Amino acid sequence: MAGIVPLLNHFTYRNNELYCEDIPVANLAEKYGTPLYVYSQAAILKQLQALQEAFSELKPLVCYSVKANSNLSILRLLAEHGSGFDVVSGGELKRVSVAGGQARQTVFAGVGKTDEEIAAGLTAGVLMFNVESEEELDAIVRVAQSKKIQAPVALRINPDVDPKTHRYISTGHKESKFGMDIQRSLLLAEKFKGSESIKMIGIHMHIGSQITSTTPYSSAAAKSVDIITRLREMGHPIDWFNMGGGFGISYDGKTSPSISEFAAAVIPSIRKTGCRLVMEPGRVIVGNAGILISRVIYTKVSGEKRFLIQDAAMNDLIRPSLYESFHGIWPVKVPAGFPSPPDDFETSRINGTKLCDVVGPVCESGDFLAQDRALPPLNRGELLAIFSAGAYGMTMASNYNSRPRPAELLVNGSGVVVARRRETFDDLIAEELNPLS
Ligand SMILES: Cc1ncc(COP(=O)(O)O)c(C=O)c1O
Ligand SMILES: N[C@@H](CCCC[NH3+])C(=O)O
Repeated sequence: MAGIVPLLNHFTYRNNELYCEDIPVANLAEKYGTPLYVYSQAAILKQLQALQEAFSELKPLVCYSVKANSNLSILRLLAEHGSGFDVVSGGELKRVSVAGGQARQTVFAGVGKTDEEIAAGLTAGVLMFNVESEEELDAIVRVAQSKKIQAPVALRINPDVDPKTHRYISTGHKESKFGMDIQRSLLLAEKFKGSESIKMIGIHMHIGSQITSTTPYSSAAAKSVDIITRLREMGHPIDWFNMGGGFGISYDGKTSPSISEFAAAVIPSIRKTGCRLVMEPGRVIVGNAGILISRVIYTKVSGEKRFLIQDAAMNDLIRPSLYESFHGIWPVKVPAGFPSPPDDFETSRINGTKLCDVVGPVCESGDFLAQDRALPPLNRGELLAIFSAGAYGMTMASNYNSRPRPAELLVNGSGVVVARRRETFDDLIAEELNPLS
């Protein structure tokens, strides 16, 4: 079915040395230290544009999912290029506002919105709240009444399709903490049909993340047609179909549907409804637009195992520890006699590589970025690139083991913006006042 998503899009090896756009990554590591997140502006914009074009028939509003990477420089870049936003907290709403994003192009999702967050969304004037339970809708009505503002809402409906992704990131089935099943959603819509405090303008279906098949999307979109008809029959002015996010990307060169294939899966059904489309993509915009750079601290052999102990850890990139997810890894400067990495990172095919666990300094056996990975022999001080780290990397980073979080750079051609400075030890203790009182 699909074409290969270029894994090294805007990250290229030239003379066996890694570049981000036109900048040698090793120079960035020297200047800004490691571990270090590096993002390519061109790669981010290319994906946004591909989404806007592939779905253009449905006048799409791309609401970038802030949780994937919430750096203000990235949000600003996306806002400047016509993106809206999907937020799940008051904190994300604040980020969008500071970055110059438009509230009227922002959707507010999340299973546990507090009254304060609902009030903030209403005051800001968000496009709609994605409502995930009956009690939440009651709360929205209460807050809307107290503020005398009519709240625009979309019910988050679980179409009960199997997205065939990791169980931790699968959401669209009937028994999910997220959203409501079809039956309950229709009952709720019936109950609120005369309400003046809300205006039900859409439906929302987010079925999971890192989805690598178009079938769950076509099934969900097909189910939405009948639901939208029934809601309109009740008198709800449904104008929007929000298909959520979830488009999978290639972490290992294996094919994943292209953006136009995802579009082809939903367009025929949504065309029938006459709705405008909202989507909430995160990973597909930033995932392959970012890498994490680390430096080898020690190499060691223990029993039969080789370890490469480097300075990026689970607190910097938790995906391998949390989901056992795969990230391509290769030296920033490839040692003599070795090639640049193959697209599929099947590095065990390369002569002279040795299997090793790439681990960090954190005191957990689960602190690894890769296990039994074939890499060239490396020495203390050498740099590694961990690929496809632009989504759910820095946003899931923590200070575990009192480790300051990495700096983030945004590269544009041969220009660099420090999108976030490296944290300091003082930052780590800044919130803890009066330790002796
Ligand atoms: C409601 C909602 N929208 C959008 C997203 C973004 O998903 P992805 O990064 O897979 O596109 C998520 C995360 O799964 C989500 O929960
Ligand atoms: N954090 C996850 C995805 C969760 C999506 C958020 N709903 C990941 O890294 O793949």
